[in-house]
Amino acid sequence: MEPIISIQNLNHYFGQGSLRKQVLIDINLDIYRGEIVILTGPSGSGKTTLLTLMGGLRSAQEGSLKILGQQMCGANKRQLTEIRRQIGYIFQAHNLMTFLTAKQNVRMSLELHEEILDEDLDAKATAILEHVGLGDRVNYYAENLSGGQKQRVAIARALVSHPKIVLADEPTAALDKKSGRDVVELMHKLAKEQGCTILMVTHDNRILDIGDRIIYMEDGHLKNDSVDADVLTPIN
Ligand SMILES: Nc1ncnc2c1ncn2[C@@H]1O[C@H](COP(=O)(O)OP(=O)(O)OP(=O)(O)O)[C@@H](O)[C@H]1O
Repeated sequence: MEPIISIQNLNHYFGQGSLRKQVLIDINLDIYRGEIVILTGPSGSGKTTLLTLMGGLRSAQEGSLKILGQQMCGANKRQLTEIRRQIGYIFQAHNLMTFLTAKQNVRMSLELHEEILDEDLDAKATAILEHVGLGDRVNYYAENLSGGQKQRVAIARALVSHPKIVLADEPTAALDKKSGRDVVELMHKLAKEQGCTILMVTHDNRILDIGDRIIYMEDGHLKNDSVDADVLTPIN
């Protein structure tokens, strides 16, 4: 099976001149369709940098990073945009438009896909909101939803167009324990139904069991892949 993301000898640097600092060091990683991959490790170890590179949110500098067959080292803006259209994003702060309703927020993401513009986008948005348990909140403004409900809308928005890859950066950070658990279980369920790959950065040890694979990073190195959650060093 072809990996959906394939990384070889990837290095990444921030800053210029004497301030130049290497934050990813010789990363090698293959990720396959349908996997739920959790990136964990201490603060500053490079998790978010790697996640944003794998999501086409920043340009790759050195080595090889292929997303859905497209080489991202040296990719131009058009190629980056094309890759981003095929990825769903879920962030810690849900990033909903608070002055739009739940349905309008989900619909906006569908409107980015020209090939479905003649379909009933309102019906599609409503259906996925029902699927995430928000059938009675479809026409609520996002500002009137709870934290967990907003994150469910964010999940619906990320998954409604059936992306092959979903990136989630600390999706439970702003949620209480129960809402956090509900949210990741929902992501897990939808991802398995749709066969999409989820890449998730988290400090939340309580959700590590959701992952098919746990990748542990330290000081820019990928230290461990698929280790058992129980033997991980404590996460800050
Ligand atoms: N835009 C930037 N400019 C300069 N340095 C950066 C930038 N973004 C991140 N860094 C540095 O790169 C290193 C890795 O950061 P990164 O955010 O990837 O780590 P992380 O493991 O996700 O941390 P956290 O768990 O705290 O979010 C850190 O030393 C950080 O200070």
